[in-house]
Amino acid sequence: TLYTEFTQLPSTTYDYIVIGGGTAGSVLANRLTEDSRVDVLVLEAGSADTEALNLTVPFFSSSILPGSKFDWNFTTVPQTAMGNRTIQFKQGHVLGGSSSINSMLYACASSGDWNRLARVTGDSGWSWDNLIPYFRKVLLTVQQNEKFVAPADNHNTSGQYDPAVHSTSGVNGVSLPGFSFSLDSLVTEAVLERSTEFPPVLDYNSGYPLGIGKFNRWTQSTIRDGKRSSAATSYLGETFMDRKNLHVLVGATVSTVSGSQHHIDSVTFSQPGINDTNVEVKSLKEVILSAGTMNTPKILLNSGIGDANVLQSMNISVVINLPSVGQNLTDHTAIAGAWNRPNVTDSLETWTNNATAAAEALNQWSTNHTGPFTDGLTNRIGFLRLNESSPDVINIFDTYGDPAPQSNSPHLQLIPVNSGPVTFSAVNVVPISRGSVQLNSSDPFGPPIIDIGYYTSQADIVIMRQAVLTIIEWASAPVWQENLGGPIGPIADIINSDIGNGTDMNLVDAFIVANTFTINHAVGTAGMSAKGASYGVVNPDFLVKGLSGLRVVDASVFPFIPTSNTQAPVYAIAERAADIIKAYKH
Ligand SMILES: Cc1cc2nc3c(=O)[nH]c(=O)nc-3n(C[C@H](O)[C@H](O)[C@H](O)COP(=O)(O)OP(=O)(O)OC[C@H]3O[C@@H](n4cnc5c(N)ncnc54)[C@H](O)[C@@H]3O)c2cc1C
Repeated sequence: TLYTEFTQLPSTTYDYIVIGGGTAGSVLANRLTEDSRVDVLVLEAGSADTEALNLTVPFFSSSILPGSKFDWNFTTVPQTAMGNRTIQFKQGHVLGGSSSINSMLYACASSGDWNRLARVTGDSGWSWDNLIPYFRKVLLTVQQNEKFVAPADNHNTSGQYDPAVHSTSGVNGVSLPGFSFSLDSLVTEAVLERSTEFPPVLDYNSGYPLGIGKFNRWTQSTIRDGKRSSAATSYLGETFMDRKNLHVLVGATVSTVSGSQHHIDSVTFSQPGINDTNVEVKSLKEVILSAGTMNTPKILLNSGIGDANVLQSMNISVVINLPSVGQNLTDHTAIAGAWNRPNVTDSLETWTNNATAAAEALNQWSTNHTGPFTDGLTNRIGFLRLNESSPDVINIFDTYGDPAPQSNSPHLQLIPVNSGPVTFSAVNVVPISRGSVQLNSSDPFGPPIIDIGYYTSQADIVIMRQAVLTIIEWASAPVWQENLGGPIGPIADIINSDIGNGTDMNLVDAFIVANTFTINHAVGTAGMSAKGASYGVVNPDFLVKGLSGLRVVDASVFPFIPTSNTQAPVYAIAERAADIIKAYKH
């Protein structure tokens, strides 16, 4: 049942209280209420406006600009290693959380990512082999995330993905693209022309993602019947919302959790704009914090769970000293170059700059959910290794070891985007830099202080140099020479410079610092570590160290950032968390 005002709630006590109805929180709400004897209250700060066109039409995913009510609208502190630039970081502020506003790419990382998680947490349950079932059907007893469905255009997808690594019986719709743009076949040609550097791979969700697709409509996205499939429209879809034991209150912003003697059982929230009174609700079993990488540590710190010295200096009573809360903030960094494409008639600007064309496409989408508006950001992504013979890269490997978790894990993600008129982005998916989320001492309940820490490690500049070189190498394929005009903007200066003999790396570094952007994948601020470890915030079963009754389940628990887009990994950890919580003897 959905509620908009706390006075409508049937009770002040629930078995479980989930803070944040986002990607992870929605999974937990759904799975825990499968048992009709258990009741769950979800407190979500945003609205339930998940039918808004901006959230439903895949094409509009990139138009949710900062300033939207669906975004928390975070801005980082000036980044000292980036000439004091600030970064606007998005997080969903609506039911479904970031899964309601993200770019929908569905990628479950490499087997190496999960094996590393198992290694650092000492819990073999996190290994790839043990986690596969949470993505897809291998064991009938385990719940899965993915429901692989036909694309919007119903094209024949045989041979374009590996059915053996997908599930058709999960909850969350995933499909191949339902519309092909003329860029797609050029990308295919580039892959074939440059297959040594950019080798084709059948399916990047096999655990072995290295390579790039050679089929025109290839990326796998959380799109079902031409519409976004978010955690809200899937896990909190109508049939689940109708459950008598599921209570979802929107517009409810949680400030703190509390309890006594190291047991947490109370949650305090208010409804800004509706009722500013502080309301307290109680859990009989557990409070589950799923407020995302930026807000989860904020709630923990406000509740006295964090670095005791810092909390005391802010006059917050210490519940437990956990210095890792808010530390280890880790995000992928991206860089891009744009090229002209003479006479292109179907880049995204065809619709974003032409109201008539946009109205027609929207009309087609509204009529039968087909056409150009059924696709998200891109129809192709690639996962690549760094060039291990480059002296720069050898140096990084010598200093840090391989920054990727395993030799089958990527260092870079390549994303050709049909916009700009053509943009080639490359992402560092193995960042070494770390930042932090802290309370703002002058207003602890206001936005946290986010220092995203980009390039605090020089190694990330070096990795990004490789990202820039990869973009340039990719753009040198004959098909691009034949079909693209010149590079546009700052990347043109680099291409026209002397990077070939390594003398102009200062120019590349300046380009990186001035143009790095985020793709909003931050993790790590309530990191998972082995039971008994002297660092970390949660144990491998998501329980906050030293406390009972409180778990954290969201992107904040990843101690290392996955080497892929992060939503599928978040879905998988939430699915496993639900199993762990159900099996726990209270
Ligand atoms: C713009 C954007 C594009 C992205 N693109 C992709 C992509 O293409 N593919 C991909 O795999 N990943 C992508 N990601 C990342 C991915 O979506 C996230 O990593 C993932 O959804 C995070 O899940 P979560 O459960 O940790 O947090 P969220 O899904 O953000 O959920 C947190 C929820 O808690 C609520 N909340 C926060 N504070 C409070 C409070 N005090 N009280 C009550 N409720 C609160 C929030 O409103 C939100 O609903 C993108 C993210 C963004 C923002």
